[in-house]
Amino acid sequence: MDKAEARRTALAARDEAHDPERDRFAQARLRTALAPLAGRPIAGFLPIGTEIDPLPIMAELATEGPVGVPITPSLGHPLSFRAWTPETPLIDGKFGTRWPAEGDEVVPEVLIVPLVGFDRAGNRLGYGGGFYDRTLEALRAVRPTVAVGYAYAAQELEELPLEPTDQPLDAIVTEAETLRFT
Ligand SMILES: Nc1nc2c(c(=O)[nH]1)N(C=O)[C@@H](CNc1ccc(C(=O)N[C@@H](CCC(=O)O)C(=O)O)cc1)CN2
Ligand SMILES: Nc1ncnc2c1ncn2[C@@H]1O[C@H](COP(=O)(O)OP(=O)(O)OP(=O)(O)O)[C@@H](O)[C@H]1O
Repeated sequence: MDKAEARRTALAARDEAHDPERDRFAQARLRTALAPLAGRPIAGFLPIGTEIDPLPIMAELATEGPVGVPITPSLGHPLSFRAWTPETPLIDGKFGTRWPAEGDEVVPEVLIVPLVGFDRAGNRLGYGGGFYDRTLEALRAVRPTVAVGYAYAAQELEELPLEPTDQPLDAIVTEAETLRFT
């Protein structure tokens, strides 16, 4: 499978899996996985389309430390993250995303990473911008950084087409299980 084909397969599975009850199971797992890291600066994401929803857990974490969400730069650049709480006013951003109209930059030590597909070895397939690869590479060059992939179990693919620039995940949380790689 090439990347485009793997993306189509995983996105179709994600659309099919999208369900608020699955989100609640996954949120409970995400909370448990992140509990030991509470208080550290963390990056979440504001879901688009049929992406799994991390917002209730981000809201809880925001009472314990800074939570940021991605600001998408032009292609070829890493993401930055802007402080978010449930009350933060949002504006429309790029690629159908939204982000805070204003706010301080958050430099995360822990990232809840959206993904299109994953495999059981901790490899991740995104939308193809390479944004999270570039971002994790830059953050990891400075300090240890924990990347937690968050997705529906149905988004697992048996084999992912890999590239040398792909940054591995430290864990993957789904509604069905928590996989740890470090
Ligand atoms: N929620 C969320 N925010 C994110 C990402 C993500 O994957 N999910 N990103 C990860 O890098 C960055 C934005 N990059 C993106 C690049 C391409 C597309 C994209 O191709 N979107 C489709 C429609 C998506 C859908 O409805 O599922 C499109 O524009 O046609 C989206 C985000 C930062 N913010
Ligand atoms: N650190 C990097 N330095 C240079 N090029 C990179 C880097 N990371 C990724 N790229 C380039 O970006 C392209 C897109 O990457 P890839 O297909 O892995 O994106 P993705 O992980 O699916 O997307 P995203 O992270 O935006 O959700 C790759 O073909 C690669 O050439």
